[in-house]
Amino acid sequence: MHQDVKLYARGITKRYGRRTVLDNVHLAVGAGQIAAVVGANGCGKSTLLRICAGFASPDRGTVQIHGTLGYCPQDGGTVDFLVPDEHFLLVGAGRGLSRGASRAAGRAGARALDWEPDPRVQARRLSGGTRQKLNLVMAGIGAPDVLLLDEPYQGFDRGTYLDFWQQLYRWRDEGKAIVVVTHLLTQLDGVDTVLDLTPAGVRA
Ligand SMILES: Nc1ncnc2c1ncn2[C@@H]1O[C@H](COP(=O)(O)OP(=O)(O)OP(=O)(O)O)[C@@H](O)[C@H]1O
Repeated sequence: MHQDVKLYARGITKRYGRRTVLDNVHLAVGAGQIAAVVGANGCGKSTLLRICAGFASPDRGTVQIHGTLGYCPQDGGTVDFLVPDEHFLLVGAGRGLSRGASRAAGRAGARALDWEPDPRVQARRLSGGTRQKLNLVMAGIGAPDVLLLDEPYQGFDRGTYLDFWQQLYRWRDEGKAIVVVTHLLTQLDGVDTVLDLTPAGVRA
């Protein structure tokens, strides 16, 4: 793997029962690049990200990650009875950060999305969009080299959605390799690679 390629997924094939969801998929993302994964509902976008993140195994193919990894799932990911700072501390501890550094990283990430977390409010009391902000902030704690973002903007209002793309461009400028699942094709001009997983027979 070339040093600058941070994520290299090669020949990924995944079947559920008799259904082939991913058929020999390749994706290489270098430092300072954004790859968008697009395609119809159910074509395997989340499955590919879960395989890249190590949460699911491919039937065939390999994934190489060069560096550390941050993952923002499509849903879930937060803990109902913990407040935002406690989420930051948990993720930061996993990355070897001190409590202070974890909290500071989380709060800075929240500010980038124009969000001032109320320190007393547990995740279960947050709105869906705010929980997704929390997920996204957690993915970025500890400055991972590779970011896998599975439709992280669901529930974001327009301002936050724009902040989200600005955050992506900042991460790209810092040299991170980013994979973002998206249905919103208007943003595709701003990305470096587009991987369309829609099966060939289904494409218009
Ligand atoms: N654990 C599983 N067991 C069986 N089938 C699964 C499993 N996970 C996903 N699938 C199926 O695999 C297919 C791809 O699912 P996936 O969630 O990856 O699609 P997606 O492209 O992310 O969809 P969406 O755009 O709706 O988020 C779907 O038909 C789904 O039902």
